[in-house]
Amino acid sequence: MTKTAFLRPRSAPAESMESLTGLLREWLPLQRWFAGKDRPVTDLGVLSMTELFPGCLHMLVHAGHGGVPAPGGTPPAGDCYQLLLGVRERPSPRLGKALIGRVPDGRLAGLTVYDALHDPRAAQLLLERLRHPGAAGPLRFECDGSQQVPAGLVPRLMTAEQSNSSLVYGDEYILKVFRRIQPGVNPDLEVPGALARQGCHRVPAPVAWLRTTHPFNATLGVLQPYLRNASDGWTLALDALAAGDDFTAQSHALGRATADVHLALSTAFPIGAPGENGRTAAAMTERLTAAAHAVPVLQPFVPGLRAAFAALTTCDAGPPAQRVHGDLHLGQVLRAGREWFVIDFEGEPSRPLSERRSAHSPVRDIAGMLRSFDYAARQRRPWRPEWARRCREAYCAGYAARAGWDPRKKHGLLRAYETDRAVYEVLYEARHRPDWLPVPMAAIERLAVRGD
Ligand SMILES: Nc1ncnc2c1ncn2[C@@H]1O[C@H](COP(=O)(O)OP(=O)(O)O)[C@@H](O)[C@H]1O
Ligand SMILES: O=P(O)(O)O[C@H]1O[C@H](CO)[C@@H](O[C@H]2O[C@H](CO)[C@@H](O)[C@H](O)[C@H]2O)[C@H](O)[C@H]1O
Repeated sequence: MTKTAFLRPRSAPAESMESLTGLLREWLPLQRWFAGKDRPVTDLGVLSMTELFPGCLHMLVHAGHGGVPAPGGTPPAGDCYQLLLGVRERPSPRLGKALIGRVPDGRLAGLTVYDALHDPRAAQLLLERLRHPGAAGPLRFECDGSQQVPAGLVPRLMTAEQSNSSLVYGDEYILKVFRRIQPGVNPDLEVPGALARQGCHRVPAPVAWLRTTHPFNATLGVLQPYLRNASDGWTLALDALAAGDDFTAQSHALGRATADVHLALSTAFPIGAPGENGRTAAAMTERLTAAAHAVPVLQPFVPGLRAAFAALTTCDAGPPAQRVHGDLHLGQVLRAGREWFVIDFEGEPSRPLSERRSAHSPVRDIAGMLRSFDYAARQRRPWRPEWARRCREAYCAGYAARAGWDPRKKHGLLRAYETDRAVYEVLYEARHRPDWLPVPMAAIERLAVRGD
């Protein structure tokens, strides 16, 4: 692909897009889900543009952070984002906070563009498209056919701080619109679909989805049943802390639920490869080096943290590698009735899709959840390390009761995976929520110095 082909949508002349891309270049970095906040957007190219319905454009844009496309069309450093843009002469004042700006010239001159996911009419039309499988340009609307989604469900955009954007329809379905798009099947479609086929009841199954065939094959959104009256684990844990309540029964049940999901994953995606601690240690060390470069406060702790990874090479291999959740924390589990459900199988958003879809030790998810108890316990002063310790114990005991092996007996593995996770969290917080940086940094200090 040539440079111009890469930067230009199929149907619009490049010059007519310049004023629109100028607006988007300002707007994108202000969005919670924008991943490149630590680097300026040097260029913004339109990869595809499809009129979804009158007044609503579907776009994939490339936000570049310097550099030029390599020969053969490899995009310059940057990311691809999915946008749904409303285009109107005078948008309703209720769309105020969704406004992106008025296009000064070019093909859309004088029109105002806004984030169409905030527009109930656009959200309704989007669901209509998903209800009727078909195509629009490179976009494909597909469904699993097992249930008929009713017409006319009232949409609302979720306001939670998210890596993506989600629309809830009539408290019956939730549509997750992925924002940062990478080539390939998104595990948040692939995994829940495969688990549903295994009869695993812990994960809401995809009902319909949106994908694209241009400029590459990728998943763009997934519709699944909405668990009404559910509370996420993070909210429940903070409520328990605030009330001075114990959270061990819930943590135990959560450990069992995690093991259920791991068992179903190992059946749905048979891999059973032995753990390769040497390669894992090398990958963790590489990530640490990159993170310490990006977030210099990590640097004094690098030797201690490297030791945690080096120790992996002398540990027993641990449980076989398998598909895992990849970003398991208290915000990814929902309690509805007396059951825990697990959502958001995308993995850590900043990692390449190929890595997120490959096999890992299940200890990685366990470590993610253990880190989350620590995060929760640090939300209140004084810090409640005992509360977190009891949750850890209960969670591991619950896991062991179902999985048949006890994470607490894999001390070296657990320490390495917790360290790797804390390093990821430092990077995540530095990029997205600098005020939260002390939370993973406290763990870094502990893991680098004491190793427990
Ligand atoms: N099936 C569901 N039922 C009820 N609420 C859900 C469901 N899926 C997601 N949510 C809610 O939406 C929030 C964001 O979902 P998530 O998949 O974690 O998105 P993101 O990857 O953008 O963070 C969750 O924290 C949860 O509150
Ligand atoms: O957006 P996602 O849910 O996919 O995950 C990302 O954001 C999470 C924060 O919203 C982040 O989780 C970290 O903060 C949580 C508290 O807000 C805590 O429970 C987690 O343990 C901690 O990792 C997650 O790392 C990130 O991938």
